[in-house]
Amino acid sequence: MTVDADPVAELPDPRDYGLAVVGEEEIPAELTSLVAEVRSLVDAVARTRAGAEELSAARAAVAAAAAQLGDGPRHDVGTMVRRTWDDGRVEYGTLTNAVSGPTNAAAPPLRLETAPEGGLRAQVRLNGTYQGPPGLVHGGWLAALLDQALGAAAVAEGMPGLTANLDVDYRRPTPLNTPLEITSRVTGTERRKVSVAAEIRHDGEVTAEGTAIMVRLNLPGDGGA
Ligand SMILES: CCCCC/C=C\C/C=C\C/C=C\C/C=C/CCCC(=O)SCCNC(=O)CCNC(=O)[C@H](O)C(C)(C)COP(=O)(O)OP(=O)(O)OC[C@H]1O[C@@H](n2cnc3c(N)ncnc32)[C@H](O)[C@@H]1OP(=O)(O)O
Repeated sequence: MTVDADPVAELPDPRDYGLAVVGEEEIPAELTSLVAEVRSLVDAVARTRAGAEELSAARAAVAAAAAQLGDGPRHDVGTMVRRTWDDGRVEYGTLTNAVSGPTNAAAPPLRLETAPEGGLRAQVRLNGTYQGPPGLVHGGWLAALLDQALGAAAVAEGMPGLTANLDVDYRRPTPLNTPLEITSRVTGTERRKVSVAAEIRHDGEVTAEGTAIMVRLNLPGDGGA
């Protein structure tokens, strides 16, 4: 179904709407490795069997690190990160996005790329901090990963919007600590509604799939109304 398709040629610049923007390339390598270290720390804390002395020492070390950054300069909450694809297209997402924010250690290490067959693709490995049933990924996180991939597929086609409706089917248990493939694409548009579909696969088999209706942002002058 494609009615009134007209994707916007270029995404709106968030700065025109009062939001700060940082380029992905401006994120210091030291911050990227700090984020990776904090992710490992969260997993280690979640499963540690260390004794009281080691735990107290670790707490003090973490408190010292928090104090080091605590009073320093911070980006505003709504800050967006700009990514420029190889073909010159520009994309924006929130810097601390809960599912794929590049500086958010609470987010899985998800980086969606354009797929040769169209749409987006990513590979991600989820550690024990994303656990639901024993050894398996929590269904809420699977829904969040699908939602992000679905929203990003619409953004990649120049149609940023909000999720109005999300349907998820869990087909097979999704294991932790193993590569998962996520794919997503736009399947149709109708006025401001963008239909999108996404899958999560393990070993080539679909374990979860989702469809959504993203309603395009109704921004003055972007043709989205
Ligand atoms: C600020 C400028 C920034 C520019 C930045 C540039 C690019 C990047 C920007 C953003 C990035 C975006 C996404 C990135 C990826 C993220 C993935 C995560 C996504 C989320 O985490 S997002 C959070 C959760 N999400 C919400 O927080 C939405 C809350 N909600 C609402 O804000 C409203 O509810 C809204 C806006 C959805 C609609 O409201 P509205 O007033 O604008 O529009 P309206 O009601 O007229 O609906 C228009 C047409 O959608 C149909 N429709 C509406 N609702 C429907 C439903 N539930 N099911 C089926 N169809 C539905 C109607 O039936 C009508 O259809 P029709 O054309 O056929 O009449």
